[in-house]
Amino acid sequence: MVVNLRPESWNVSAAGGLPLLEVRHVTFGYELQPVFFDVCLQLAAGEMVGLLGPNGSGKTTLLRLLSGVLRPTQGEIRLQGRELDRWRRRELARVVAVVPQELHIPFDFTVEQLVALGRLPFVGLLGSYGPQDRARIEAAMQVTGVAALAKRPFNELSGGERQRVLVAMALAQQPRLLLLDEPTAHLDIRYQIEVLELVQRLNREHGLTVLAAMHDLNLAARYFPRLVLFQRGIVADGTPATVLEPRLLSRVYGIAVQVGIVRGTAHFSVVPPGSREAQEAEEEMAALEPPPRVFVMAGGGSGERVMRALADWHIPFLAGVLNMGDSDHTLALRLASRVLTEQPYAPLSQAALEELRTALTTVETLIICPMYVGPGNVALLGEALTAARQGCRVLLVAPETAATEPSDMAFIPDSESQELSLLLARTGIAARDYTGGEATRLVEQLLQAGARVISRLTEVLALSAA
Ligand SMILES: Nc1ncnc2c1ncn2[C@@H]1O[C@H](COP(=O)(O)OP(=O)(O)OP(=O)(O)O)[C@@H](O)[C@H]1O
Repeated sequence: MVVNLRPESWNVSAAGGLPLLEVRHVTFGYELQPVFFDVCLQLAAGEMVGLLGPNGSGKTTLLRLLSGVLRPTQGEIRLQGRELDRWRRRELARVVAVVPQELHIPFDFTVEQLVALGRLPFVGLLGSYGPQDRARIEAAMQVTGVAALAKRPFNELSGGERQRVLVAMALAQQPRLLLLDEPTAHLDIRYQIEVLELVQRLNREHGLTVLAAMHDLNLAARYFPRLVLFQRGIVADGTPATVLEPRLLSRVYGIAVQVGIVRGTAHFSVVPPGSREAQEAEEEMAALEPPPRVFVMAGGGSGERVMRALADWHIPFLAGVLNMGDSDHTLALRLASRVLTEQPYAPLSQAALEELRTALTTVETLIICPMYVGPGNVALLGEALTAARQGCRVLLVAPETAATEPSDMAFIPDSESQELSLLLARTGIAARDYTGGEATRLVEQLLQAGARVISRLTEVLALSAA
């Protein structure tokens, strides 16, 4: 029998040149817990993409959104150009299949019965399996190497065998897009490789589009030509060589990572903190660029222009304290030398503030972007004030930094208090102060301590580079 698992309606032109899957500005949160904000991603038909990220970074959540189990709070997901919401469940199941990390089966299903369940979108609950359906089920078991286990109860199989049965079940759906959630979790190295070889073969020979959440960086580099690094948002997206950049990984995973080449192939080794190798790795990294003399405080996207400009000008900087999931955090992970991080949507902890205090003693310039200030982050301004009083140059970036000075500069104040009021107005803090006035008072004190209000991005850069 010829094993044909090519999707039934497979036709690249059917999508009219559109990406197979498109995530457009998707924001999502569970009831009380926002997870990510404004995620954009495209998958072309036939791609094989690895989704990387630390525990809790939102990989499973993203996969559940893509499979239609969850719905975005904002934004939209399009499959073959059509919004996911407009797909009927059965119809969707013929195009997208999901392989979960594990599946708890309460009944004694045999392997064959379970794989047949994958065929349900084609036959319906009361429908009967025709010869073509049976052939598909058989083909799915053949290609995953579980045909010999057909009559065995699923619950009695080893982890590796079970994982392959779950892939077979997904393949019986004849999907175009296969979403795998850590397909190699719980597997020993032999089964890890077997499962990934299988997925790679399905991708290469059957044109299956694959998106798989992966924890093992080495395996990800080996099997996936494109990697997406996720940390409550997309931090990096590209080839393994660009995404698996040691300093980027170290920032995202919070641990020293070394990348080496063995016999012409890139390999990755994660080094535990405190070890001699980790220390050497950190020293090597530190030697690669001068220590940053600039610190950026931002949040909610207010730091984007400044951080991008600093990076373009090759001015190394530290950033923080930023909550995971904040778009400025995602960007800082990509661009900053080091990012001081707080848990998602949590107020700043004492530990984070102490880290900030220490970091501020190492820099010469502190740039405060026009961020919203609430009870959760107002302590940043308190630390900025301490730094200013200790001689750190503080730049308060005015909102909507313009190419020219605002016209109100033509007004010449006739007293110190008038000048202070004018400067305070230029910071625009009153409109962003959600602390009942505390933030405004702190900004006023910063101005009294010598902080400058900067309206032009070029001036921020010139002062940072000085
Ligand atoms: N059903 C849920 N209700 C509320 N919060 C949830 C739910 N599922 C996940 N979360 C939270 O959402 C965040 C992202 O979780 P998610 O499982 O998507 O991450 P992940 O990257 O897949 O993690 P891991 O690598 O550990 O599997 C976590 O903080 C998690 O606690």
